[in-house]
Amino acid sequence: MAPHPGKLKPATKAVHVRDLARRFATKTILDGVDLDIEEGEFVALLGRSGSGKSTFLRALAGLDHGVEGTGTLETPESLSVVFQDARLLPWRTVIQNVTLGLTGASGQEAGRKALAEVGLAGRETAWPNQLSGGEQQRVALARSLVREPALLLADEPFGALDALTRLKMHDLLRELCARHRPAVLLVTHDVDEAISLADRILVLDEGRLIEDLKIDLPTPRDHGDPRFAQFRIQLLSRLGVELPGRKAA
Ligand SMILES: Nc1ncnc2c1ncn2[C@@H]1O[C@H](COP(=O)(O)OP(=O)(O)OP(=O)(O)O)[C@@H](O)[C@H]1O
Repeated sequence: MAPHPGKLKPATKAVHVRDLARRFATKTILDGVDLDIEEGEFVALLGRSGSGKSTFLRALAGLDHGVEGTGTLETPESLSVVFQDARLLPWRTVIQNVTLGLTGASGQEAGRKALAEVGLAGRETAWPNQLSGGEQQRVALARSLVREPALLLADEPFGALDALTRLKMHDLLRELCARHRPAVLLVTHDVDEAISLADRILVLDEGRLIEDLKIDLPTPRDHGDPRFAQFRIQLLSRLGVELPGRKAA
């Protein structure tokens, strides 16, 4: 395969991907992926371990230089990435982490506002190691959104958090996205998390998209709604999970 173009072009849609392929050595990880994400659309990406989710996200983020691949990939210039670990700079305060690269009083003000939005007003001068894991992830979200990205890429952002903190973070992410309206690609293992948050859910299997499901449920989502349960069954089946009394697709 020829090396893929490293430069990302501005896009009219938030994401425009055609026939994307990625290989590590002789192994094909992504194989003919086509995807469009509209501005402001919240898309979740599910898939079994090793199916290529993080490889896809890194390709969208432009973080896979040197990896062999082909295809068309267009994203906006303004994109932010959130990982499972908050990746804060330990020798910078919370506000410095959020405003890194922003200048002047307006940058400071935007940073303070973003911290207030994630519920961390008053913690500006704390050091990252003085925060809990959930609080650190809030800082990471504030750092991402203070730049008002057109596209937010999130790779298992709540994967290291306990169940209750995770649910609180879902509420927070939903609120923040409703306010800032970035397009979102959320990589997750958690089917319920995907159904709770996304407008649309994709399933990746051995580097190919095998499901593209619209989630037409009112927000916030009622986990007791029979349609929620129906989406869960459909997605688990696509993930190859055998449910009692049902055969996997
Ligand atoms: N830098 C690399 N060099 C070689 N192989 C890699 C590299 N990065 C990923 N892989 C392989 O590519 C495949 C897909 O990895 P990827 O991390 O994209 O999967 P994933 O769906 O995100 O998995 P998980 O849910 O476990 O995080 C795996 O088989 C992995 O071992």
